[in-house]
Amino acid sequence: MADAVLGIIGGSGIYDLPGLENSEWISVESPWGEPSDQVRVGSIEGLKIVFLPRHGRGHVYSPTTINYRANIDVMKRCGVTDLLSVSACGSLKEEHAPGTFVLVDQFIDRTIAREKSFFGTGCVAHVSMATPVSPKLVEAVAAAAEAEDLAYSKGGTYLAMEGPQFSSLAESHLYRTWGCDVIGMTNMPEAKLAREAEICYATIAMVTDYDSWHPDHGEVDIQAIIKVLHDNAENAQRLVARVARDLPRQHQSCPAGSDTALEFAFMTAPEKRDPALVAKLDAVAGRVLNRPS
Ligand SMILES: CSC[C@H]1O[C@H](OP(=O)(O)O)[C@H](O)[C@@H]1O
Ligand SMILES: Nc1ncnc2[nH]cnc12
Repeated sequence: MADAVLGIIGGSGIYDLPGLENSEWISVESPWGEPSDQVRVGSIEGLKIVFLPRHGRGHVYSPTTINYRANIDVMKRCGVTDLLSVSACGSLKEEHAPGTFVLVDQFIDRTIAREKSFFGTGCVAHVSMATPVSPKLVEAVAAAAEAEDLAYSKGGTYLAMEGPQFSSLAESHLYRTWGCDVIGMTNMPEAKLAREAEICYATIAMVTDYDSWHPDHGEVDIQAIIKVLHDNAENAQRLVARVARDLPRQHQSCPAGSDTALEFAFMTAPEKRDPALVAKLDAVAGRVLNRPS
């Protein structure tokens, strides 16, 4: 097994990761275009860490304009084996109060205006998303939350909406009837692309508000969200640092098949593959596409 490398994609309110040893911001080029920012590369007790602010420093990119493919490609180029998303979200259930970390295990993708796959004409591939998060990574986060005495909830469904506007009351009620736990705007297609890139993925969904459905809470208010984010940023950073300290230094093979997702995924016959697309896939799919036959 290879050395583990922990990637962290910081969401709203998380634009840097203090506490890394020997760290520096570096630029990593991607054939998929501009990533959200440079990455901060460093280590925690010998574990390599690669941090990327999802919206860029200064919150430049909206959920729709983030180049998710470039971000995941850059993580892969940096050797990331395990990727943690730290994301602000609204709560769709009474029990997920603001300040709680929900370790989701399912997603419903309602986004409509994003590039969702590395593959396409000239190199078609299909991966399973039945189990979209890596169970071992979720366990590692849950253990870290226990150790740090942080309020968390294990399991749950994240509804990914396009945004940037928040949901209408009718939408918020609808997603509750679907059994969703939290709502956000960014974890899809990120989780799909991580799976295509054979990277283990898990989400720490930081609840910031009750979306619009709760009779005792008003409409979603960005100022209130920013305050909750601000109050919880230190907890999120403590949680991530604990995961890093305790994560096994050898990457553990994924029971959900994240690290072998492409093994039998390709449909396009080798002689029909588009060489330009195959070249762009060097990092994401080189393990399978460029294997000597
Ligand atoms: C600041 S509220 C809306 C914004 O926050 C979440 O982003 P992220 O997942 O990157 O923390 C949500 O999805 C919206 O993009
Ligand atoms: N209520 C909400 N809906 C969508 N994204 C969010 N991010 C934080 N709160 C949210």
